[in-house]
Amino acid sequence: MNFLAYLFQDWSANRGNIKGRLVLFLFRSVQLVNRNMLLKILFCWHLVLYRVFVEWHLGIELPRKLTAGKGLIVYHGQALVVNQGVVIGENCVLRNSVTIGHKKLADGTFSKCPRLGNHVDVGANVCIIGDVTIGDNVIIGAGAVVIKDVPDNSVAVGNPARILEQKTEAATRIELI
Ligand SMILES: CC(C)(COP(=O)(O)OP(=O)(O)OC[C@H]1O[C@@H](n2cnc3c(N)ncnc32)[C@H](O)[C@@H]1OP(=O)(O)O)[C@@H](O)C(=O)NCCC(=O)NCCS
Ligand SMILES: CC(=O)OC[C@H](N)C(=O)O
Repeated sequence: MNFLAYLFQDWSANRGNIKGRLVLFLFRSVQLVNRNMLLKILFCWHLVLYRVFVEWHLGIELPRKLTAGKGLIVYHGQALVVNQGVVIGENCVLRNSVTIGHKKLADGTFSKCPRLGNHVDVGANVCIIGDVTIGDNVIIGAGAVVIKDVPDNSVAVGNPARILEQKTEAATRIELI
């Protein structure tokens, strides 16, 4: 992927969503800077500006070390917190007041972080916590607290999240559009 394609890999997915486009352009730019020590030194001011503007001012914590596939959509861009150890697949949606991260274990260490597959649509006010795997083509309903794995092609809702239904891959993808 060339330089420009890397920076704009989420652009078309966020059509009509100017805030999402801006945030994701900035996120990809700090990911790019993070790849190389020389870039980090030259663009340390940019990393600081990203922290101050996107994380502190907008309240969107998408760390530069986060692994996130192309076509990421951020709707509404408020109170979004994602741990840098999280892995997000391609064409996923994150909404307002979503938290994705690890949990503290009884021995004081931290669990692994969640892994989201491709085409995962995360509703508003969702928490996904701990060493969990979310499959491909999944919808997580608004307000869900996900602490266990969610299989491919399914809809999960509630606290703790339960599998509402499993669908065909095609049916889940149509709902995501
Ligand atoms: C999960 C979701 C996709 C399901 O939509 P749906 O397929 O139309 O589901 P229905 O409304 O037919 O409800 C089916 C069942 O799931 C339950 N349910 C639906 N959404 C739920 C939710 N978010 N939390 C808990 N239960 C939920 C319903 O109570 C119903 O239960 P029942 O069968 O026991 O009566 C949708 O409700 C949702 O939460 N989408 C998130 C969208 C979002 O975050 N929007 C905010 C924009 S900022
Ligand atoms: C709050 C709301 O309805 O937002 C709509 C938006 N398209 C979304 O799915 O997030």
